[in-house]
Amino acid sequence: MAETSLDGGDRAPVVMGGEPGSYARSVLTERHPALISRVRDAHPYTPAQRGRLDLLLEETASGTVQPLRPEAHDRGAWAAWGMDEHTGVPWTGLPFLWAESYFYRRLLGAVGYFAPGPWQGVDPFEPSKSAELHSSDADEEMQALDTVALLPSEERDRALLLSSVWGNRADLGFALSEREGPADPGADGGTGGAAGEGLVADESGRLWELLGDAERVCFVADNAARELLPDLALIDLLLASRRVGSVVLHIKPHPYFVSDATMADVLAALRRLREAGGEAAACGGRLREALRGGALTVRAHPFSCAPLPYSAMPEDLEADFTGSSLTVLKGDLNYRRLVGDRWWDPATPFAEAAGGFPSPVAALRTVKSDTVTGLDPVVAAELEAGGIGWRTSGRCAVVQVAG
Ligand SMILES: O=P(O)(O)OC[C@H]1O[C@](O)(CO)[C@@H](O)[C@@H]1O
Repeated sequence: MAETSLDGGDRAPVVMGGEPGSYARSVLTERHPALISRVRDAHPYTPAQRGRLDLLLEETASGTVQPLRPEAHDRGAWAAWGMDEHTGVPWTGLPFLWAESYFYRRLLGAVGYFAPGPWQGVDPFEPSKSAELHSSDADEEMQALDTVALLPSEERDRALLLSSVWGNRADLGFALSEREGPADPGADGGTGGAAGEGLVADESGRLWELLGDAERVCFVADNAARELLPDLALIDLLLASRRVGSVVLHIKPHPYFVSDATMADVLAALRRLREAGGEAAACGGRLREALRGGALTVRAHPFSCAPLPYSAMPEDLEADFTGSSLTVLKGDLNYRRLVGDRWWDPATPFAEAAGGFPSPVAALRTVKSDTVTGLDPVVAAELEAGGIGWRTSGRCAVVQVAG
């Protein structure tokens, strides 16, 4: 394993993109080309757009990293995030987190997402997000809210928490992988199950304690559609039960990692909830009112799409988290950015790895990459005994809290 450091720490080696046989390498060399082909067909792109996608395919397959064009609106930001030092390096020679993140920036550039003109702001991933949002699975999940609403409050709270956690399996980039897809968490909501699956760290007791009387919670969303629906249901629970005074929902300023939620996705999910009838519609209505009244605000900070760990966040974002009683980070990528995308010993205490985050922080994540911390040493040893596939199967999940 090559060792470089993004955040200056030397506690565990950074996950690099090129290690032969690694998950990271398969993402860069198999998933990204598959994604470019999928995007090529997503919209009736012009020959010029398709040509740029072909060039990107060539560059990622056999070329070296090219810089953004001089006129790119975010060239300065990317220069500050390491673009110049990574230019000219083969894609597989970079830290995995950086390479993945830059790939999505370049993909958007290729389809003209940022350039003035008719394609500006057209999400290349919208067709797949929309299909998922309008799937029968999404219908069933929204109908299930009717049953959940009738449960005793403790059971209801746990059901909504777990559905937000396992909602993180609904990741369209992950679905492109040739590796085994995520498991059905099953009737127990994924709290148990065979070795190598289920909730492998559960600090939800501490999470509910912190949420007991929270003035303000930052909720850093991950994917749209089937992940965002249960996330919104959980946020609604926190606000409607008056456990939490206000929620700041952090989303992405532009499409990212295939299915990450943007403002358009939040609005689409709210519409979907409100049109679903029953408890889902009630939830959608309450959230709409919370947005209108200010109890729920949305923030799309540029650093949410940065290729760096949260330890490098700018002051204004840090101030936002600092003022909150708790920050909830959803998903795999946020987890990697929280603890640093490193080959941690999975028994490293979560609070140690996440140390320095400006507020108490909770991670709700299904495990889809090699970065893992905070497991009981016995659980970690059992999982590792079966090889490292459990880290990327999406069959394990964690609820971890620091602070
Ligand atoms: O949507 P999530 O949970 O952040 O997952 C994104 C993850 O998908 C991957 O691209 C592949 O699993 C990871 O590299 C990344 O952490």
